[in-house]
Amino acid sequence: MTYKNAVSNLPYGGGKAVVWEMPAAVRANNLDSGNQDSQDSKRATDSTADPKTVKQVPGVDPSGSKVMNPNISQRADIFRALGRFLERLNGRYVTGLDLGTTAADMDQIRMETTYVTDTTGSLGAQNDFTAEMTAYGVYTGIVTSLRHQGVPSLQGIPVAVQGLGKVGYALCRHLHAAGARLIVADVVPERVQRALVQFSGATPADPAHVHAADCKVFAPCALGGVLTPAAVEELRCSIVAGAANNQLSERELVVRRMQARGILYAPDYVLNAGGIISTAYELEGAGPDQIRQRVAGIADTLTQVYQRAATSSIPTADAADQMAEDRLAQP
Ligand SMILES: NC(=O)c1ccc[n+]([C@@H]2O[C@H](COP(=O)([O-])OP(=O)(O)OC[C@H]3O[C@@H](n4cnc5c(N)ncnc54)[C@H](O)[C@@H]3O)[C@@H](O)[C@H]2O)c1
Repeated sequence: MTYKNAVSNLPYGGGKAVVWEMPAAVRANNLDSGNQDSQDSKRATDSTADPKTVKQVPGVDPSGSKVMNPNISQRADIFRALGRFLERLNGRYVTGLDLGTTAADMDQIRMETTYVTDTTGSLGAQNDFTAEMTAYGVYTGIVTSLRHQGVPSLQGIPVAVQGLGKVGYALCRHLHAAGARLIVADVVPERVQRALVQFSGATPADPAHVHAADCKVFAPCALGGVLTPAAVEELRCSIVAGAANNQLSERELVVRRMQARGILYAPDYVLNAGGIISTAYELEGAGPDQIRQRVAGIADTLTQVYQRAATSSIPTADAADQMAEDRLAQP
């Protein structure tokens, strides 16, 4: 996050919040000790809060009183404890929606602190706006990368998209509208089916081998770590540009091998910064149009990365790191 914010010229450092939940027995014991602070910090050091077992907060019924899920108080407690912790940081850290969380969870945090985004009603929580901005940034980066290789348009260009979740699906919409020929893969068959129906001419691929599809652009939009040394040998694309965080499994080996094979790598944190750019500008009171304009600036950042890589004969991943580090070194 630090490098992503720095390279995107955002006035923030970086961080992620991770929530642990203590086992019930330890929790009961701890509650007996009385002190709220010690309960919260103990909560933060024991066990895990697995989003699959600590159920999503479904909200309350319209009367505002009846809890609809027996786990609601447990989950609400966890996010309120996180809110109390953030309040103690006094604005040094602002949290927001991420993997495994919902706007309802952010609402619980908001009951304890103002240092939270993506609460119900905010721009970031509406219609997957943040993910939409991430997808738009990735799309802009794919266009920039193609131009860098002398390809002026997406018309008829085969693009393989791995992962058809919030970002991957929205990316497909942009690519399809621009005339790209989509190759789509997801571990959830219904998501593939929906894409095949929605995007004429799209073809399905095996999610385990989509990186090896015969395409111009491979867009990883599922999990991190997909670019392993073995996977890089199987790539048939000339551009890797996707939304997934931390795509490189073994950074040095993988970036050098891609460079040697003439594959242009759009560094993940440059390309997928649309979400954080959107959040940062929403915090400053910007509206959707202004935010979209800012996200479009990813094209310029990526162009600078490619120029620097070419001038210094270094991998694009190194060029991006250097740009971020230059920015971090500024007062
Ligand atoms: N949402 C954002 O704004 C945002 C911002 C920056 C980065 N990212 C990154 O982009 C990626 C996608 O985010 P998202 O919000 O769309 O998540 P998501 O959970 O909505 O979608 C992920 C999709 O990937 C699929 N998937 C999982 N494993 C797969 C596999 N092995 N092969 C193919 N498909 C697989 C899932 O079934 C799901 O459809 C993640 O790596 C995330 O960290 C997201």
